Amino acid sequence: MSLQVRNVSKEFENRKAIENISFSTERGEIIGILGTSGCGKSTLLRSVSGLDTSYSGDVLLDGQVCRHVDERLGFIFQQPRLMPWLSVIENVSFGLNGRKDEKQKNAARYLDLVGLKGNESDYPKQLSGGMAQRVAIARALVTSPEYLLLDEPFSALDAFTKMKLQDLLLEIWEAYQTTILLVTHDVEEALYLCDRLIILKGQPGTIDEELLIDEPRPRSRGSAKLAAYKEHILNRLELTTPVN
Ligand SMILES: Nc1ncnc2c1ncn2[C@@H]1O[C@H](COP(=O)(O)OP(=O)(O)OP(=O)(O)O)[C@@H](O)[C@H]1O
Repeated sequence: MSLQVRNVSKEFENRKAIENISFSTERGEIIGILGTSGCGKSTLLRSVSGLDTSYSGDVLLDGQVCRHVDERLGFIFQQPRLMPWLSVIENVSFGLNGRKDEKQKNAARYLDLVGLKGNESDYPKQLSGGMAQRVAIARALVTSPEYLLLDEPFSALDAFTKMKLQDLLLEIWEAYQTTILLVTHDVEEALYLCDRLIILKGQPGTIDEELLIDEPRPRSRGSAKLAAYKEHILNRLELTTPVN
């Protein structure tokens, strides 16, 4: 699915949060929205996703203006947002239609994919943060979305879990050729995962640069080329220490 964002601006109580944002994404790409805190990354993602419709400008999906939450989109947020009264498998199958046994079979397939086979009947309170986020990933994938929108999906996790789930995301992307739009403030994460970065800056946030990450996959986290990109981005954002 292709996505086009045309001159999107949004204000809260007469204060602009983002201004004149335009970019497009092609099918199968992983695009990162990167920027420092408060530059409007989440605001932009909420507008693109249709979760928020009170913005000016247009969002087009496959060439059609879209101002609602399209069923071809899947979401993963910073917090897993699981329903505590439902088991893991019920959380994943919750939004599906059809017969219960078929829904559960489908959900079980995705739980297996994210490494949670055997945890189907657990409840959210029994899970670690990383496991809960895996459930959220399975829940996002179970509807076979063409386009995944991710808002800092790994930022609440420890470094090891984060790296494992980043690799899981790449495996999923390879297997399903899903298009992915990832909001992050983590420069290294953006460089490891994305084909292209939209760098936001300022308040209101505007696009400072679009950067193609010309590094073949599989990427090495310690590659000299990614380090050079990181240096460039930090200078661009006028930061000498990593963004946080
Ligand atoms: N519901 C709201 N009401 C009023 N102002 C808001 C609201 N949501 C966001 N803002 C403002 O819009 C601007 C952009 O916020 P946003 O959360 O999109 O930034 P962000 O880049 O995602 O930040 P972070 O990385 O810290 O999550 C900020 O100045 C913020 O205070």
